[in-house]
Amino acid sequence: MTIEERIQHSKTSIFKAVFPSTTNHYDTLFGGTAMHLMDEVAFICATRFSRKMVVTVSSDRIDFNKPIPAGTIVELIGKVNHIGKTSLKVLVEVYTEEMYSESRELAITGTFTFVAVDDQKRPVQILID
Ligand SMILES: CCCCCCCCCCCCCCCC(=O)SCCNC(=O)CCNC(=O)[C@H](O)C(C)(C)COP(=O)(O)OP(=O)(O)OC[C@H]1O[C@@H](n2cnc3c(N)ncnc32)[C@H](O)[C@@H]1OP(=O)(O)O
Repeated sequence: MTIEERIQHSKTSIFKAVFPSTTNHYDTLFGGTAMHLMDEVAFICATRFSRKMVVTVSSDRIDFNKPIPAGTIVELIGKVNHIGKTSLKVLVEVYTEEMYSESRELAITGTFTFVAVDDQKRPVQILID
């Protein structure tokens, strides 16, 4: 498989319904919950790309551009956008969708960096030469 094919193949999507248990006092998705879900989809994407143990080493700036109201659906999409020697970056986009219309918009973006590690938790190469 080429690298581009691996990137496409490992693109990962998760849908969630935004129920009251995940919202704040503004009745919108709690930012910490969004970050948790973003780390999770990014982790799954990085694992599916590398098929190695990976740990989160960093998250770049996260932009909360639109509030995500209770009673909507969110889709989180993770896609590898940079491959280093032992690390890779995953761009995560979070879309909010109304349940009873086709309305959909990009609400949050962020990038997460993962490092592939061995059993001793030492960095190892993402791709074998
Ligand atoms: C409510 C219900 C709850 C249910 C519950 C469910 C939970 C569902 C959540 C799922 C979510 C899953 C997410 C799992 C993932 C973790 O949670 S992992 C836990 C958090 N992360 C950690 O503990 C990692 C701790 N850090 C480390 O162990 C070490 O820093 C590492 C990662 C092994 C790296 O070691 P190091 O000595 O820094 O390595 P070094 O050789 O210097 O650098 C290695 C590479 O990392 C890069 N790097 C190092 N530092 C940085 C940095 N700060 N920024 C960017 N790149 C860096 C280097 O540039 C290098 O890249 P390459 O040039 O090789 O590509």
